[in-house]
Amino acid sequence: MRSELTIYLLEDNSDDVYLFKQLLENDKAINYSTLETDSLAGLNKLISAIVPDILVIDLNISESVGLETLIEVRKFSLDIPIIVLTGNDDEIGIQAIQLGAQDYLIKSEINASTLKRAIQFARERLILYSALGQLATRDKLTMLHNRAAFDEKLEAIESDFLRYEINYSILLLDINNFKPINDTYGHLVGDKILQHLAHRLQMFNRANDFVGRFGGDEFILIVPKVDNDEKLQSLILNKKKVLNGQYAVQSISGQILNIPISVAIGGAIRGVNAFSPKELISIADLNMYKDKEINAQLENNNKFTD
Ligand SMILES: Nc1nc2c(ncn2[C@@H]2O[C@H](COP(=O)(O)OP(=O)(O)OP(=O)(O)O)[C@@H](O)[C@H]2O)c(=O)[nH]1
Repeated sequence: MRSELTIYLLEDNSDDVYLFKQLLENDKAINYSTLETDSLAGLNKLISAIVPDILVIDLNISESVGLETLIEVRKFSLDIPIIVLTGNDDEIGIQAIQLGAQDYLIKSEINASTLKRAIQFARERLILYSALGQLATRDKLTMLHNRAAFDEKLEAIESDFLRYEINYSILLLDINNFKPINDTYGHLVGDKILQHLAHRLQMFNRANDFVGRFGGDEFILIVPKVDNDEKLQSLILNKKKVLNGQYAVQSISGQILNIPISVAIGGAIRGVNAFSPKELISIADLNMYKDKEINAQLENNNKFTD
């Protein structure tokens, strides 16, 4: 027997509604039942009657444009997974996830398989996040592994190193100038930045890497098999590429803020430049602070050249 899945679609373009429904027709495993509406009030009314399994919303409808649409929808649909449809822009999609959507799809790239996969992924993601919140080894704010989980993982990977000589590295990351963000926008905005950064770390992470929150605005990664400095430096550069940039956050008054974030990262390799787990952490920490100094210096120079 096919399972049932109810989708509410917020879309004011009738051609797109038609296409959307076509893509979900005649699935062997799931019977998708889609109800469409072209307004926020209409969507609110549908949800008040029956809560759907998933919401798919076009960010640009006649009464509301861009991320504002998502923010309005989130006001009356907190526990429902949301997929947003965007024009041609990954950046808006990523910002939508930061503002609480579970996934996004670029309209021109939608086909039956990407759509069905996004629906499944968005549902699983919401369930997983609720479940993770219950675990003692998770940091409650970011859902990353916490310090206790880090200690356990380090012990395990160290014992592999001693037995099989498999090198591993750790990276320590710290947000540059995080305190002024808390001071300027408030702690809640600071919390959201920490959550978004954690999310980016998770998204661009290899399956075997360990990602944890070390405390405050510090994060830690354990990366197996990175065994020379060249690999380590290239890893650090890649992490900076995905972590540095604008973070979209909703302020307490509901305004969307775009806050520039950069991180300092320090790494160390067990067996190459660190000869115990303790030394590994302290060298990574030292390198992180060196990186912070370089960042501060660069910022200073930029101020003078601006
Ligand atoms: N919002 C929020 N803030 C936190 C949390 N944990 C720690 N902080 C704040 O994070 C800030 C960390 O600041 P520091 O690491 O001292 O300094 P910084 O401003 O990042 O400056 P540099 O590290 O030198 O770049 C402090 O203001 C803490 O209050 C948290 O869970 N939520």
